[in-house]
Order: sequence, then C-alpha cells, then structure tokens
Amino acid sequence: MTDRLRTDGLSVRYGGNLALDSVDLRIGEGELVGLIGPNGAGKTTYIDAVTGFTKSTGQVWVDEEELTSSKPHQRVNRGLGRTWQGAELYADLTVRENLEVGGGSHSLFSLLREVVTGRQSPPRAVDDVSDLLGITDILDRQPEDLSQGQRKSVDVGRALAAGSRVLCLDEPAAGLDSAESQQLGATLRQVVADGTSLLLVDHDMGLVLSVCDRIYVLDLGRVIAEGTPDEIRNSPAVIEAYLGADDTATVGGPDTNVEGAER
Ligand SMILES: Nc1ncnc2c1ncn2[C@@H]1O[C@H](COP(=O)(O)OP(=O)(O)OP(=O)(O)O)[C@@H](O)[C@H]1O
Repeated sequence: MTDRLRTDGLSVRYGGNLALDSVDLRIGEGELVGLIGPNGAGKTTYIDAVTGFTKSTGQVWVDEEELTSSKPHQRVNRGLGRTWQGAELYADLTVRENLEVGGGSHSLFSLLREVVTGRQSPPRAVDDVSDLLGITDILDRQPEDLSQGQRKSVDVGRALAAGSRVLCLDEPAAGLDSAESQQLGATLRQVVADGTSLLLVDHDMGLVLSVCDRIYVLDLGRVIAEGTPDEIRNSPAVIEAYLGADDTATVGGPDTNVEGAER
C-alpha cells in the first residue's frame, strides 16, 4: 500500500522537554489510523509537527514527497490538512459559507491561482463535500442552530473542502455524547472509503477502537505500541501506560475508563 503520510524519526523539543521522541508513523491510502495516549503524551505535538506548526527534526513525507522544510500553507497545498482541538465554526456564516472558507470554489481565478502557486491538491466543491458528510440539508443554517455532532462534521468538511487528501483530526469527538460519537465514526469511515486518509487523535476509546484500521500509542513522546484495535486492546504496554500495571484489564474494556487518562 502506498504511504499517504510517513514520518521518520520525528522529534520535538520544548526547552528541556522532549515532547516527541523519534516517531515513525505511516498512513496508507484510504486508511484510518488512530493516535492515542495519556494526557501530555505528545499527540497534538505530533499533529503540530507534521503540519508544520511547530519546529521538529526528522522527516515528513506526503505521497513520497518530502515536506520536512515546507511551511504550513505549502503542506496544505500538497493535501495535508488538520483540524484543531476545540475549534469553532464562524458563527456569523452559514454552513455553506463555512465550507467555502475551506476553499471549495471553482472559478477561473482559483484555477489560475492553483497554476501560479503550484498547488497539487485543489479544493473540492462544497456540494461534493456536503453530500459525502450527509450535511446537505443544513447548508443554509447558522452554526448556533446545529447539534454538536453536526458542528464537528462541518469542521471536518472545511478541511476536506480545502483539498485535504490526508487529514489529521485533533479530538473531533470531544464534547459529543456516545450516539453523536458513533455517528461521527460512521462519517469518518465514509470519508476514508471516499479515498481520504485520516489520522484520528481522540480520548474516546470506544470511537478509536471501533473505527480505526490501525492504532499507534504514544507515551511520554514515544511510540510504545502499534497494531490493530484488538492488538492494542490487549497490549500489556498500553494497559500499563494507561492504568498502571494491571494485566487483567483491557484498554477500552468494560471495567476501564481511559478517557482523559492522566499520567
Ligand atoms: N507550546 C508548547 N510549549 C512547551 N511545551 C509544550 C507545548 N505544547 C505542548 N507542550 C508539552 O509537550 C508535551 C506533549 O503535549 P501535547 O499537548 O502534545 O500532549 P497530548 O498528548 O496532545 O495531550 P492531551 O491529550 O492532554 O491533549 C507536554 O509535556 C506538554 O506540556
């Protein structure tokens, strides 16, 4: 399988704190990959480093092109997108306008701009994105009239409208109840089936374990495990990182509550 996104030895140091320690991670075409770990493990730092929002060492590759020294907007132009923890929609704009801000217009001017800027991942039409996410019937509504789950779908939609082909999602299920979280999971699977690759960072273990193809686990900036949801659920290293040594438990099992786990 071709790698959509790959990092080799990605590290971030904040003063004396090695927040990310040589992380090797890959996401294939059409793959939904989870990145989990206790609070402070380095998940957001990883997304910041991959998308160019914080200084890092190591290498970042998108579709076999090295983007290690590229600026954030150049990475966006190559189809590498992200969402932000706790991001809000533009309150005074309709859902359609929020999606258009992502870049989904197809004018002659936008085509010329793509030629001039060397953009390789053009924006997608708002109607395509809203069809894919099942939000066509709310395009004329204001954000204040939406459920929390609908807002999260629109947030993902903004990044897709901007032309993301590999998209890093930072805690998209935060604040959702379990029904909304399940709905979000189904939406993410549709996005992946449509050809976009996703990195999902979230504390909702039910969501991550049920929708991801593979999962990486970070602890203190290092990858301590990688595997299928079943492998991660039963990994002694992961159980210890979340719960302390207790090899009778499983991550995400009925007796464990790992959401927002603190070290
Ligand atoms: N801008 C920053 N400056 C200095 N230290 C930072 C900065 N951002 C994060 N850190 C530190 O880097 C480490 C990793 O933090 P990060 O936010 O990436 O963890 P996380 O896994 O996303 O946590 P959470 O699940 O709580 O969001 C922590 O020790 C944190 O205090």
